[in-house]
Amino acid sequence: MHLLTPPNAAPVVEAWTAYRTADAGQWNARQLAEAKRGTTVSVVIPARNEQETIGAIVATIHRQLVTEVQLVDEIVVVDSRSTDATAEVAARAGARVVDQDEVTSGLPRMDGKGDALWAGLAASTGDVVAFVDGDLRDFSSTFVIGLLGPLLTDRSVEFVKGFYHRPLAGAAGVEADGGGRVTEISARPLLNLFWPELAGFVQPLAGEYAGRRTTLEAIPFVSGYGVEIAMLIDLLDHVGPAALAQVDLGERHHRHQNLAALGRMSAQIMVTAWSRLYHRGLVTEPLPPTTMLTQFSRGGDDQLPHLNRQVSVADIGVQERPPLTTVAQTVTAPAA
Ligand SMILES: O=c1ccn([C@@H]2O[C@H](COP(=O)(O)OP(=O)(O)O)[C@@H](O)[C@H]2O)c(=O)[nH]1
Ligand SMILES: O=C(O)[C@@H](COP(=O)(O)O)O[C@H]1O[C@H](CO)[C@@H](O)[C@H](O)[C@H]1O
Repeated sequence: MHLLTPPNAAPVVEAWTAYRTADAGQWNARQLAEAKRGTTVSVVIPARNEQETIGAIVATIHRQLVTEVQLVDEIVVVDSRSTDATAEVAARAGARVVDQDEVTSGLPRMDGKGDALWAGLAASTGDVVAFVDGDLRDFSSTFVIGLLGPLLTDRSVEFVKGFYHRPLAGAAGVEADGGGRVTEISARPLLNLFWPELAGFVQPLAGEYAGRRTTLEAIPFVSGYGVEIAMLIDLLDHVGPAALAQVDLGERHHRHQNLAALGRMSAQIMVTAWSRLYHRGLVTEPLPPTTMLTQFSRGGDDQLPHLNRQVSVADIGVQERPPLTTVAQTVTAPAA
């Protein structure tokens, strides 16, 4: 009988999950401030039009982890072509704000979250870098403490991914575990099928994670929303599963995009997965037949006959920034 799943996949994943899963409550800020012993820490927040939430996130980290306890050395907010007051609100709350396109000036222009994160890594200075999304509601500094715990207490850990329960707040109320839609419908199946060593990650697309700079600067950053799935796959190849860890951060509330937007996000994640399958020699072409995604929505004027729907076509192709170690000398990291 042809085995669909290698016999040893589950036990390996089970062992990794048991060995490299922790809970944020295992550490507190003062304990980690002691443990860091000269290791510097940056928090990098990618933010595109997050004026409603960025202030509380930055102020909480600044008050509790910069002023009250000296655990975090800098908070860098990457203004990702915002058209609202994100930059002003973030600066007023205590962040150093850098402009995504200023940091990458002189390099090919790229788009999306992955490019903002790469710019944030380039513009920050910490030995350890924690990434936090800028659209979080009810933010707690436990998110940062939990991500830093393994990195500041165990030299064998190179990268930590957060995980949490993800309620989905919508017009009909709150669905306790309805969030993480692209994770459950696209990313998790893709990783289980093609990278079963990563099947133990509870939230592979979580926007909260941290790593050692030397490791983060050694991998490429895929632009757009391909950045998280590519990072896990590339780190698996670069440092191996034993150097990867995950921490339970409790529950996460954030702004939810609509299904059409998540369809485009999912397509970017699939194109990114395809590129990593090509790296492994499992597909013969670096790109799928097309990166154009056609979607349909209710209404619209210029409809095709009998369609009674609006047609939209988006290019869901992604690019990637090379490892910072290969370009660091040309990146303009704005003065602090
Ligand atoms: O081009 C972009 C897209 C997103 N983001 C930020 O990346 C984080 C996660 O993005 P988003 O909320 O769109 O993703 P979701 O959480 O809905 O999957 C947020 O802080 C966004 O402001 C960004 O800096 N630049
Ligand atoms: O996990 C997911 O399915 C998506 C969408 O989450 P929701 O269905 O809006 O809770 O959110 C994540 O995916 C993005 C792509 O990797 C990350 O950039 C986001 O930080 C993360 O929230």
